[in-house]
Amino acid sequence: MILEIKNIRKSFSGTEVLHGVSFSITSGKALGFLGRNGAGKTTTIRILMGLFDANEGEILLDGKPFNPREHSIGYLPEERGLYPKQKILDQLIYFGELRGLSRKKAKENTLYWLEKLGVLEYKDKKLETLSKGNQQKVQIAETLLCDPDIIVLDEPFSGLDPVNSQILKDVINELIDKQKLVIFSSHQMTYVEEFCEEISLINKGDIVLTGNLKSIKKEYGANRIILSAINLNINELQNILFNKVKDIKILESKNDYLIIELINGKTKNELLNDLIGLDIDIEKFSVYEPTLTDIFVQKVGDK
Ligand SMILES: Nc1ncnc2c1ncn2[C@@H]1O[C@H](COP(=O)(O)OP(=O)(O)OP(=O)(O)O)[C@@H](O)[C@H]1O
Repeated sequence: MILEIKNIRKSFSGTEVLHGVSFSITSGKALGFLGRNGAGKTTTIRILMGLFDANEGEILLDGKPFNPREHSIGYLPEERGLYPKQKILDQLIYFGELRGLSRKKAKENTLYWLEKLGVLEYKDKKLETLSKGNQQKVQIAETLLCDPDIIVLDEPFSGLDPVNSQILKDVINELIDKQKLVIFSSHQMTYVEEFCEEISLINKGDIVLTGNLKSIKKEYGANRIILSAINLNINELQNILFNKVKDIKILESKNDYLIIELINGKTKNELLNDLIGLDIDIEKFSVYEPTLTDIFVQKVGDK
C-alpha cells in the first residue's frame, strides 16, 4: 500500500497553518514525521484521520481517494483518550466491538496485547489507578486491538522506561515486518533513527525535507570528513590544517577528532594527499555521518 498526502492546505480562522503539505508512506517502511512544536504535524495527522477537513489537497491510498472510515486504522493520538474510571479489560473490549470485532474476538485481542505489552495483571483495574507508563501501554494495546493496516503513533514512547521502550520497539519492528503502514511522529530522534526508513520534516506548515533517511544522511555528510592523527593531538592537528591546507573549513573540534568540510570543490583524495605531504600519521579518516538531530537542527533550528 502507498498512502499519498498531496498538497494539503489548512487554515484556522483565516490563518493558513499548512501551506501545501505533500509526502508519501509505503507499507513495510516506517515514516518518521518530524517538526518543531507548532510546525503542523498534529493538524496533518488529524486531516489524515478525517478529524479535520483540509481546505485544499487530497489523500490517496494506492491511487484512490482515501476515506479513513473505510479502513482499519490504529491511531495513538497525542492526547490520550481512554476512560480513567473504567476497568481496562471492559473498555478495551468495548472499543474493539465499536470497531466491528465480535465480543469474543475483542476479548481475545485485548488479552493478547495486554500480555504482549506486559500489563495483563492490571486488566481488572480502573485505568486511573495505573502509573503513567502503564496507562500508555494500555493506550497502545487499544491502538493495535483491531490489527490495523495503517498505524499512526504520536509520541508512543512518552512515559516509558528503557525496558518498556524496548518492548515497544520490538512491537513496532514486528508491525513493520508485517508490512503495516506506520507513521511515527516524535521529537525523540534516536527512536526515529532506529526504525524509520523514511522521514518527512515539516517546518511552519511546509515540508522542508522528505525521503529516504540513509540517502539524506549521505547527502548531508558528503563533503564532511572526520579526521584524527596518531602523531599529533587535536590542537596541533588543527593548527597545521589551518596554516597549511587550503580549501577546507574546520567545523568542529571534538575530544579526539575534527570534523572538516571540503570547500571550493576540494576532493577527499586531494585532502589525503595534503595530509601525507605534511607527514601527518592518519588515525581516522572517514566520511562524517550526521545524526538526525544534526540534520533537524541545521534544517529547522533558529539560524
Ligand atoms: N484547532 C485549532 N485552531 C486554531 N489553530 C490551531 C488549531 N490546531 C492547531 N492550530 C495551530 O496550527 C499550527 C500547527 O499546530 P500543530 O498542533 O499541528 O503542531 P505540531 O507540529 O503537532 O506541534 P507539537 O509538536 O507542539 O505537537 C499551530 O500554529 C497551532 O497553533
